[in-house]
Amino acid sequence: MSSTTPFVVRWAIIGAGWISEQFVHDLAMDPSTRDVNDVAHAIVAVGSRTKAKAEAFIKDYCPEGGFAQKAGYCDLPVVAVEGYDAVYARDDVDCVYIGTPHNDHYFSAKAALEANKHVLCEKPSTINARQMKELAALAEAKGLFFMEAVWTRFFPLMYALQKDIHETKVLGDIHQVNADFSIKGVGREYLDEGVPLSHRLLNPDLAGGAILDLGPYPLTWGLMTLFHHPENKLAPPTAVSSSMQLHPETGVDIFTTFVLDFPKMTARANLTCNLVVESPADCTARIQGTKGEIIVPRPAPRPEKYIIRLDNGEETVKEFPVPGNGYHWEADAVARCLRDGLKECDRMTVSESIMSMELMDEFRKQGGYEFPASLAQ
Ligand SMILES: NC(=O)C1=CN([C@@H]2O[C@H](COP(=O)(O)OP(=O)(O)OC[C@H]3O[C@@H](n4cnc5c(N)ncnc54)[C@H](OP(=O)(O)O)[C@@H]3O)[C@@H](O)[C@H]2O)C=CC1
Ligand SMILES: O=C1OC[C@@H](O)[C@H](O)[C@H]1O
Repeated sequence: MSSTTPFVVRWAIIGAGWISEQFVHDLAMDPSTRDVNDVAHAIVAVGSRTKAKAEAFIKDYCPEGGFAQKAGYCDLPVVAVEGYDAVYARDDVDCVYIGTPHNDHYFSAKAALEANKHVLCEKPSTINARQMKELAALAEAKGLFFMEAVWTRFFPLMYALQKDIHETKVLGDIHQVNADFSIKGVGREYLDEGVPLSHRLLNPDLAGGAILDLGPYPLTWGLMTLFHHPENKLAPPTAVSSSMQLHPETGVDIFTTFVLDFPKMTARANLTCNLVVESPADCTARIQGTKGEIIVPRPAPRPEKYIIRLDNGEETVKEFPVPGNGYHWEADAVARCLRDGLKECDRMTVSESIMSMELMDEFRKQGGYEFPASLAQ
């Protein structure tokens, strides 16, 4: 093929659920629709606990595999596989995408790494820091790539916003970041309608709750703006404090607010998530500096614009339309890392996933959210 042939990643998908459906949609998109030509994605296997479910998933969402197969860059078909272990055992898989509930991430990621597969694992990477540290050590020992799939970090919007506040310094010195990602998951009317407490959001056996499910997004806004600020020099937040309200029946957190201090900049992140009421539509994140503020409208995971409002009255709206679902940018980043032989991605490092899990462990400790004894850890 010509020198413009893209580098192809052969993906396997673990868990035929909602997020896997969203992810494969984007792997099947033509990368040139987002101005990408150097990498392309193949989907070679979908693993489910039930073979019929994997077959139906492929038929409905990725019958031709990924773009690489459609374009002739990969001649493998996409196959339905019963059981996750049978996927890890395949020789034709480069990287495994794990789209299972939180409680399973550690076990699936560990099995995939032990079978010498690179891993992109949905957020949160694990349910506690100890598990994440184990995965980090295993990936390192095996020389394999591991990344937590915090997709928002890879949006062009996030790069542009960081440039504005970290390099151009449009806001002057930054002192405060507020971010909220909340969804109406367990409001009164939902409970009255009998939304099952067994759902992964509410189920303690699946490590449900707001902090593990939604918390990664306000945390992302806090970390990408303050932790990654050049003046912070990647110093972990100090004086971490949090408050939780727990679900009366299942004990998972339904409201969590946490505060991270970054004293090198005299800056603070006030971050929140809940499963009861929606975040405000017009502002999911607000970054305040000495010259003005940036407002990011909802939703926190998939932002499409931000507004720079300066104290001198100037206002600028920056728009970043998202082609497809928006998961392709993280997939492209993984592909480039694999192409370049990197074991982690500098946009979402393994050590930052460990730090995130340490923070979440602390929030759960402060808020009294204890995992049930039945939850394997
Ligand atoms: N990045 C993002 O934007 C989003 C990320 N997520 C993350 O993705 C993960 C999955 O969420 P989502 O897709 O909404 O969940 P779903 O319940 O829709 O899918 C999860 C899949 O995991 C498999 N699974 C394995 N063990 C279990 C179990 N004990 N109970 C239920 N399912 C199990 C099932 O696949 P099978 O039966 O085929 O084996 C199931 O379909 C979570 O970690 C969540 O945090 C979720 C939504 C958005
Ligand atoms: O990552 C997520 O983003 C969207 C939410 O609705 C979902 O529960 C969560 O897992």
